Amino acid sequence: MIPVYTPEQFITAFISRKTKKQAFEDEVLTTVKEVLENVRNNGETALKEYTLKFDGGIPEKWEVSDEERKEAWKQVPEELIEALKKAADNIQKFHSKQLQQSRMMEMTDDIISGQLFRPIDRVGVYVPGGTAVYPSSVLMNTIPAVLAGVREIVMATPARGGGSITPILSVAADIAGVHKIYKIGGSQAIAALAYGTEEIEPVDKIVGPGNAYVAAAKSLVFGDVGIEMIAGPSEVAIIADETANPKFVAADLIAQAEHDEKARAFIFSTSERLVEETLAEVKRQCAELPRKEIAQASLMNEGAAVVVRSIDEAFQLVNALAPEHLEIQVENALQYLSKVKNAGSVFIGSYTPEPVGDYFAGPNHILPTSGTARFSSGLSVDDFVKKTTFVYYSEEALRSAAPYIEKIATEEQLDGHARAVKVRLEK
Ligand SMILES: NC(=O)c1ccc[n+]([C@@H]2O[C@H](COP(=O)([O-])OP(=O)(O)OC[C@H]3O[C@@H](n4cnc5c(N)ncnc54)[C@H](O)[C@@H]3O)[C@@H](O)[C@H]2O)c1
Ligand SMILES: N[C@H](CO)Cc1c[nH]c[nH+]1
Ligand SMILES: [Zn+2]
Repeated sequence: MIPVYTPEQFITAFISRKTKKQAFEDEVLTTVKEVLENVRNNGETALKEYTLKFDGGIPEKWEVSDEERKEAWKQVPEELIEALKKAADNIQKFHSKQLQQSRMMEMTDDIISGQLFRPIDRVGVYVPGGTAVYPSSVLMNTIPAVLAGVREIVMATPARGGGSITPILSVAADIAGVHKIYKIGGSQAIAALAYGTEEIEPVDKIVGPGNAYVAAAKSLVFGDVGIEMIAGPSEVAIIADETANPKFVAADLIAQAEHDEKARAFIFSTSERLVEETLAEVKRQCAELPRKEIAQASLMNEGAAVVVRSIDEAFQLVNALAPEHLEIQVENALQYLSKVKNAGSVFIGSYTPEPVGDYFAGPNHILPTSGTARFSSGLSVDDFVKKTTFVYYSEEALRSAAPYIEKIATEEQLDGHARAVKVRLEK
């Protein structure tokens, strides 16, 4: 069910830049532009109009009350709460190592320079509330922001028919440290977060995945607020040799494919036998899956199996592809880490399936997709921090720098720049 490609065919179909970037559909862009403009100009009135239209009801209050947040805990099984707390702990530990202190770059009697690290003041976390309800994404989006020291973290998620939000999302928000939760969804939520309404204060940055309306809205508000990225469909590339277990490889391809029909799962192997056995396993394992239609469609239309001539060739293809997730299931897998140039996150060896990272190990699961790992990274504490440089020069330091500054300023025909130096040194 997964189509087999030669390396050359794979390059043409999946790596060539000409076949790549997906644009938003016209219908989505038209709706989202209207929503953004209307909410920006008319605040609450427009937010209510779209919430009624797209989510089937307006909540009494946008903000989830303390009582509702308390009540949600009673509706979630204890073992699930325990699992989320354990995962949160690991995510917290991993991300706490990413924290950086403000620092001096140079410090003499005459010159001081350095960098200040300051948290973003207010962050909005969008959490999908439609088909995919992922408490793990609440943890992944929020914990780095809390660690960075963001003063206020607000979460937006739709409440169907104006009722309650999904209880597990509220519990995950409490565990992660979300300050306020709003019952709003879709592009109207992104508009309210970016521009504010009479009741909702605007944020400085919006993070979190969502459907096409949410993604289009994030891309359009970028510039007025920050965003972390526009996530495309989830993807995994697996490099496997003849020592890999076809059952494990098949299970990992399926784990990715079940996300949605556009998810992409690829295997690159030096062993034709392994590819054949993996494909047979995929068929068998898919049949047992509740989301088999989604997984089958994804594997058939977006998946690929490639027999490569060497592990080196597999890495060349993968580095050109720059996948969101890379699994290395070869003998002595750890030794191959040095060959990775472009990938969002790497899973090493046969006992590290990608869901270990989705849920538990500690690294973030909000990762660059669609080849963007060539130039960007997964969500981290850095996404919630601004770096401000600073410089101090004494009169002596300015005197010795003046000839150089004046030379460059004159070349740029910016005499005012040169004068700002000169005027201080005239006696
Ligand atoms: N990468 C990740 O980590 C990750 C995690 C979770 C979810 N996701 C992705 O997020 C997406 C979730 O989508 P979803 O739809 O379930 O939830 P969502 O919350 O993103 O979108 C639902 C909202 O979209 C709006 N909407 C729906 N139809 C509309 C229309 N015709 N016009 C205008 N607005 C409309 C509604 O307001 C609704 O509340 C999926 O694509 C999923 O794969 C990704
Ligand atoms: N694999 C997804 C994108 O990295 C994240 C996720 C959430 N839940 C399960 N998986
Ligand atoms: Zn996943």
